[in-house]
Amino acid sequence: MTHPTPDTGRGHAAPVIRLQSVQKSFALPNGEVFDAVQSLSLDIQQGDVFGLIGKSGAGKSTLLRLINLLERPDSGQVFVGGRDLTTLSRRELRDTRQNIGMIFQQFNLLQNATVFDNVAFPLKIHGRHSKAEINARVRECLALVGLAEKIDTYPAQLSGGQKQRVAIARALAPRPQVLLCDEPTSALDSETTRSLLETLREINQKIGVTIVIVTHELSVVEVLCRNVAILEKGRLVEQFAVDAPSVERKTALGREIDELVRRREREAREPYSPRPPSQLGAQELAYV
Ligand SMILES: Nc1ncnc2c1ncn2[C@@H]1O[C@H](COP(=O)(O)OP(=O)(O)OP(=O)(O)O)[C@@H](O)[C@H]1O
Repeated sequence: MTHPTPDTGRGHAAPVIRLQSVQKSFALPNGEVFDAVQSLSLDIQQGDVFGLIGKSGAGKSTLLRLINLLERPDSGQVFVGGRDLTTLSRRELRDTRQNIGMIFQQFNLLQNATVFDNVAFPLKIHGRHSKAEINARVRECLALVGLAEKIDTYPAQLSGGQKQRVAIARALAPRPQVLLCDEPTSALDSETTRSLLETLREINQKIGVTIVIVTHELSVVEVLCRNVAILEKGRLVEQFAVDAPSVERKTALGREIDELVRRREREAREPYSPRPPSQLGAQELAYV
């Protein structure tokens, strides 16, 4: 059962994710306290593809992990699907996490289990589904990520991109409203990254799952995200719609994203025209 998210006047539609003044600090080995996320509030709407970017150590992964309470905030509230996760019992939280899938940079698959068993895992541990239901759902999810034919293979037999697709299928199996992605393409080459981003975009369009993605690659934001938030030292310093370049960006990262968007728009407008041979360099001329 879901509960209405309290309206704090920040948006019209009830967001699927609402972070309210969340704070997270870590005790360092030298006895100091490090504020990884500082009094941060953020709404993410149902169906959005939302990027979290910032320099290394800015708090992106910590913020993502606050959304499913892999990190518990020291203060503040975390609403997902209208429920305040910080008030739930351990058992309620386990059930609610079915609504929040997650994928990681290193895929985190069960190495000794087949692709079928990896994807079936979250359905089996909750014990609410019949064998036939699990069978059908696993096949459905593998088809969604284009891996139907790999159902009986083991992770070791798959490429990095295929492993990440299995991880996506596993995350989607319980039909979550939200998919959290922590640097999902960092271990992949650029060609595989492109194809995986295309799959994530299709999944978002087909089933409407809200995607929140942490990345250090601005091109990932430009290609995939509708909205982006920029973090600095645990604070949200800027948030905007990716397809609306503006002269008013506060951060260098914001301006770089705008530049990528403008370049893409220019390239889409201008038909491809090869440079005449007189403008080619010596190396290029060798191939003419
Ligand atoms: N469990 C922990 N204990 C102590 N410090 C931590 C812990 N988790 C994160 N930190 C520290 O909090 C800060 C923010 O970490 P986080 O991983 O959220 O940053 P990030 O923006 O995702 O960085 P990166 O891009 O390098 O992954 C870092 O300085 C990190 O060392």
